[in-house]
Amino acid sequence: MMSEPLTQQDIRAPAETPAARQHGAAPTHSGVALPRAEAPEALALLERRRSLPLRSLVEPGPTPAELDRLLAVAARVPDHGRLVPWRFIVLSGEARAQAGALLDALYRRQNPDLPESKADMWRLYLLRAPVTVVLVSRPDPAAKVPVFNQILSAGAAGMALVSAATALGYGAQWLLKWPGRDPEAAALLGVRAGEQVAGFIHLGSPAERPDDRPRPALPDVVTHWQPG
Ligand SMILES: Cc1cc2nc3c(=O)[nH]c(=O)nc-3n(C[C@H](O)[C@H](O)[C@H](O)COP(=O)(O)O)c2cc1C
Repeated sequence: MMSEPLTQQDIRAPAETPAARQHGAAPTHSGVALPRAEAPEALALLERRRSLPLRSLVEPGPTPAELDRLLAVAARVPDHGRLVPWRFIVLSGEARAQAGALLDALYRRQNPDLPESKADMWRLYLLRAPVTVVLVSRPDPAAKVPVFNQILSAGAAGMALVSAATALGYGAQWLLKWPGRDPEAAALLGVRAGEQVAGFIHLGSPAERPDDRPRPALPDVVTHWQPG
């Protein structure tokens, strides 16, 4: 695949800010770094963040005001072309059981031999966490920005939401099960044609603090490029 040719803007002097480059304006700074604005607590939070199993998410969940704050953080992610290629559907309160009942009915239609013990599986699934955010990817295939970039932006929104929830002291678990993968089920949740569920982000208060899981060793995932 051919890469896109660099433009004059791409190769302008590095001292120019991205904003200045975008608008073709002169740099607005001296080229000297400002004092570093460190946030050690934020870094420590990211260093210890981990998902909580859905079974460990209990009441209370984020309040409506807190949820707005979390979603505002999720909506601040890098977004090539400012296309906003994602959106959020919130499932909370009574709506969880109502949505779950619709999913159960569809699941039973799709699986006529379903044992009775699984008849209300999806209702119970949605009732586990106090709040669930359905992260919807909605790339615009007609846009100049590659669809891949747009899908990655949705992933970034999910991670920002998970991190922000952790910073507020809530637990989060990002899952993508049948209701997100099945287009008919997703449609019941309000997902439209051309959209795809990127995940269910379940939010609640942690009822336990599970041990961390092994993380990749940096040398396994990091290389520093050198000329061949
Ligand atoms: C898009 C996406 C979908 C996921 N779906 C599932 C899932 O269906 N089931 C599951 O056990 N984990 C799933 N995970 C993984 C969990 O969210 C999480 O990464 C895992 O529990 C490890 O937790 P950690 O955040 O502490 O690494 C998914 C992750 C992503 C990014």
